[in-house]
Parts: sequence; C-alpha cells; structure tokens
Amino acid sequence: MITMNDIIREGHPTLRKVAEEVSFPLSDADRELGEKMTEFLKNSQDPELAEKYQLRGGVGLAAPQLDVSKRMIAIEIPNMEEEDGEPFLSTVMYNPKILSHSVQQAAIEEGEGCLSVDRHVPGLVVRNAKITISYFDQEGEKHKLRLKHYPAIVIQHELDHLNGIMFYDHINKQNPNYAADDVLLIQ
Ligand SMILES: O=CN(O)C[C@@H](CC1CCCC1)C(=O)N1NCCC[C@H]1C(=O)Nc1ccccn1
Ligand code: NI
Repeated sequence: MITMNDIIREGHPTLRKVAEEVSFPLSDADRELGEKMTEFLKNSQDPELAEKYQLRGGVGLAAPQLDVSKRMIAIEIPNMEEEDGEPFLSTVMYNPKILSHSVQQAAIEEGEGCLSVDRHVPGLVVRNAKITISYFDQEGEKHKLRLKHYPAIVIQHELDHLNGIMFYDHINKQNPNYAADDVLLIQ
C-alpha cells in the first residue's frame, strides 16, 4: 500500500516535470498504480487507518507525487453532506485535459496545501470556478465532465502536478491574500 514515504516532497525534480501521456491499453503497472492511488486516498480519509499508517488526509493525488511522471490522477472527494454516503467523485483519470473553463474564478478561502509540501503556505490560490474536462478511465473509455467550485479546484490542483506546477506558484507575491472582488471564495 502507498504511505507518506512514497510521496515525494518539494525540491524533488519530478514535481517540476511535465508528465508524459499514458498509452492504452494500460500496462498492468499503470492500472495497478491507479488502483493504489485510490486506495491511498480512501485510507487517508479513514480516521483509524490514517492514524494507524500516519497518513495525511487527501482528496486528490497525482502520479508525479509518487515519482511517476505520467498523466494520471486519482480523485476521492467525499460527499460533503451525509457522512458515510457515496463519495461526490471517486475516480482515476488518465490523460485528463481541460476542454474549457469559466471566466469566473474561485479560490478556497483558507488557501491550499499539498501532500508534497510539508509547510503551511498562506495565501489565496485563484483558479477557474467552472471547468469542462475530458479524461480516459482504466478501460480506455473517454469521459467528459463539467465541474464547479470545490471539485473544480481539486482537479485543477491535480492537473497542475502533471505540468510541474505547485499551488503556491499561483499565490500573489505582493499580497498573498489578494483576490479581485469578483473571485468566489469557497469554504
Ligand atoms: O495533489 C494532491 N494533494 O497534494 C493533496 C491535496 C489536494 C487538495 C489541496 C487543495 C485542493 C486539492 C489535499 O488533499 N490536501 N492538501 C494538504 C493537506 C490537506 C489535504 C486536504 O485537502 N484534505 C482533505 C480535504 C477535504 C476532505 C478530506 N481531506
Ligand atoms: Ni498536491
């Protein structure tokens, strides 16, 4: 199983690389890696397992964070309403791509963090509020998905990892808490 030891930290060159597209049919390695990434996220959100294996709770993970420079991300966004309900979005996306996005921008009010960053970096990370993405699933089926607000932000954070971008690259240097007044702040 994947643990925090498998996650590379800032300073590791792989985090600054542009990852390679995955080819289909998936190799057993790429298929297995996707499954392990999802398993990690589910474990990290389980209080007992997170405690037992000392995992930081995560809602997304990109292959480059495991030193695998491939365009694949795992998303595990819990249902914000009911506790043990079905997750809002639980999937592994291969070769994900933003097809279009809103002019409207949004940011998580308390800022962002990253499992590859062992420090708190304050500041607003302004992103597109709505995005339309395409991606391939494990079977090579193409999907198209429209997301907005928190899920859209999560996907953009992961897509950045595939392009060697870290969340703090987006923070305004002069005033980290600056955001134009039309930027939607998300709790
Ligand atoms: O590239 C992927 N990463 O670096 C893991 C990140 C991805 C998110 C950061 C902002 C948008 C996507 C992640 O999940 N976190 N960042 C560090 C510690 C907290 C943790 C988190 O937000 N956890 C969480 C949130 C809600 C419910 C359950 N858990
Ligand atoms: Ni991250």
